[in-house]
Amino acid sequence: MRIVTAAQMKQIECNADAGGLSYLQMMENAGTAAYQIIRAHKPDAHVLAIVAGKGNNGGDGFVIARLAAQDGLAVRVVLAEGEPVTVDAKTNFHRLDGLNVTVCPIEQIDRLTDADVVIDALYGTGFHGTLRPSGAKACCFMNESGAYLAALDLPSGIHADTGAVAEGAVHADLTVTFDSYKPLHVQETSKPYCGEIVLADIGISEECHNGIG
Ligand SMILES: NC(=O)C1=CN([C@@H]2O[C@H](COP(=O)(O)OP(=O)(O)OC[C@H]3O[C@@H](n4cnc5c(N)ncnc54)[C@H](O)[C@@H]3O)[C@@H](O)[C@H]2O)[C@@H](O)CC1
Ligand SMILES: [K+]
Repeated sequence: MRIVTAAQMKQIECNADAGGLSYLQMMENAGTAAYQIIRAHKPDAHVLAIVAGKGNNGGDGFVIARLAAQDGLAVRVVLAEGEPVTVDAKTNFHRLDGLNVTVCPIEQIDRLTDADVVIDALYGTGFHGTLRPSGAKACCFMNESGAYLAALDLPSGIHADTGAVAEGAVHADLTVTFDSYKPLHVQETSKPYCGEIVLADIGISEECHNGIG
């Protein structure tokens, strides 16, 4: 079982990129793998709500939104902190143009209703500190949705390296993590927030991990 810190994961991704697997392709692989795992867990789901932050965790969520829409599911993307800011997340956000996906800012809803599955694409390894009001509201909507709650990489509101759980953090049924486990997946404080943990291969070769983890 390989466990790496957020900084080590960045180095592994950097090695993979240098070896010809682009960051955009890693995001595509992460979203695709997570989508397949979530579908295998909830094959009867028809309505998907994806709560997206503005970083790359949100980008993984946009990949899932596209794949689900192409499969004919009803897909709603909720932007918790406005439009994405990272290059690859922006690319995947714009790939939703013309697809049957409803995109709405969180300010326009007062709760998450009617979804069979809610996907937490708010924060991944980039999160630290406490939840600010917008993040806290998004986590609260997810936790109170009553839907099956699947977190991408880790439940939002948890520090990947220390396992510190911010007040109001997401309490997931399933966590799909990418390439390697992170310390929070095994720490006593944070593990219970992950639900079932599934490790997804995102195409990074073994040699990219040499000397790490
Ligand atoms: N090549 C890559 O970089 C890949 C990244 N992947 C995904 O990208 C994630 C990491 O993405 P990012 O580094 O963009 O960051 P995140 O998407 O985890 O976080 C989003 C933003 O939240 C901000 N933030 C941190 N603490 C906050 C707080 N308390 N309140 C509000 N905002 C806060 C951070 O500055 C960051 O910009 C991974 O967990 C994984 O899901 C995957 O797509 C695989 C490939
Ligand atoms: K997440």
